[in-house]
Amino acid sequence: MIFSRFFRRRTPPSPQLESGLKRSRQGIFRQIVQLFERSQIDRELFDDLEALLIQADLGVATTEALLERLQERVRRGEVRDPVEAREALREEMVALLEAAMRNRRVKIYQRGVPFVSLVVGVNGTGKTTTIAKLARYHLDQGRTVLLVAADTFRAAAIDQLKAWGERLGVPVIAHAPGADPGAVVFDGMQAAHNRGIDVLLIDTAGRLHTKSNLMAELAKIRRVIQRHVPDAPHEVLLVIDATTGQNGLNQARVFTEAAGVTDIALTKLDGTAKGGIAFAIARELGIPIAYVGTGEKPTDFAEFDPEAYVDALFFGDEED
Ligand SMILES: Nc1nc2c(ncn2[C@@H]2O[C@H](COP(=O)(O)OP(=O)(O)OP(=O)(O)O)[C@@H](O)[C@H]2O)c(=O)[nH]1
Repeated sequence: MIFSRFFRRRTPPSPQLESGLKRSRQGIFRQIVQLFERSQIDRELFDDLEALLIQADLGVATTEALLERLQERVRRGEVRDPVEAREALREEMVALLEAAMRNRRVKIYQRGVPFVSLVVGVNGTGKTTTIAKLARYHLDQGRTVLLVAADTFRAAAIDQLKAWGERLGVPVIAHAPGADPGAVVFDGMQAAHNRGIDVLLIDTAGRLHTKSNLMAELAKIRRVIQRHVPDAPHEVLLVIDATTGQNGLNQARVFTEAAGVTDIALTKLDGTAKGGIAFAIARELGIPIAYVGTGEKPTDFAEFDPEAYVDALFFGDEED
C-alpha cells in the first residue's frame, strides 16, 4: 500500500472505481504522486506536474486552473512543502468536481409518474451498455423499468437493447429498423402509463450528423414525451467514452448544445490511463457526472462521487 504514505484517504474504497481506475492509478497518477516525494516545491515541480496533468487528459485550461490555485496557496503560505502541496492538489481536484456537482438536479422518483431518462451520445461510446447498467441500478432500488429503442437507425442497436432486456427481465418497446423514433417513444410512454412503470430509459440515435438534424430529432422526441409527462425528460444523460479523451469533450459540446444535457455518464474508465478527462468535463462543461462505467458487465457501474473518484486515482490495494 505504498500510496497511503503520501495521501490521507478519506473515503471508503469503491471496488468498481478502484479496479476501473487501475490503469490511470498505476500510470500517470502514480507519477504524479511520486513528484511530491521531492524535497521542495519549486518551478520544476510545477512544470513536471503540468506536463503530467495534461498527459492525464485534464486538458490545458483545466490544468492551468488547478496549477494557478495551487500556486496561489503556496504564495499565501498555506502550502509550504511537497506533502502539503499533495494534499492541496487532492483538495483542489475534489473541489473542481464538486463545483459541477452543484448543478445537479435532484432526481425525484414518484409512483404513477414515470421518470423519463433520455440517453444520448455518439455510437460506440457505450450508450446501450450504460442503459443496461442503469436498468439494473434502478431494479436494485426496487423500481420497475421499461427500455425504449428509439435508435431506429441501426438494426443492431435495436437487437442489442432487446437482448439486454431479456437478460435483465425488463420489457423493451421497439419498432422495425428505420421507423420514426417519435412513434417508438410514443408507444413507450403509453406502455409506461399502462403498466405503471417507474423508470423509462430511452436509447436515441447517436450518429454524428449535423447539429440541426440532431436537434430536430431530439426536439421531436421531447414533444412526444411531454405530451404524456409535461416536466419530462427528467434526465438527459450524455454518454462519453473516457478513452476518446479531449475528442470526447468536443462531441460533448455538440450534444450539450443540441440536447440540453443534464448529466453525464463517463464510460470505459477501465480502458484508459487518462482518468483526468473527468476534471476537464466538470470544469469545461459544468455538467455533473452522474455515473461512471468501469467495464462491460452491468455491475461495472457506480454513482459518481468526487472524493471517491479522486481517492481511487491515488490509492489502490495493489502491493506493487
Ligand atoms: N471496457 C469497457 N467496455 C465498455 C464499457 N461500456 C461499454 N463498453 C463496450 O463498448 C462497446 C460499445 O458499447 P455499446 O453499449 O454497444 O455502445 P453504443 O454507444 O450503444 O453503440 P452502438 O451500439 O454502436 O450504438 C461494447 O463492446 C461494450 O461492451 C465500459 O465501461 N468498459
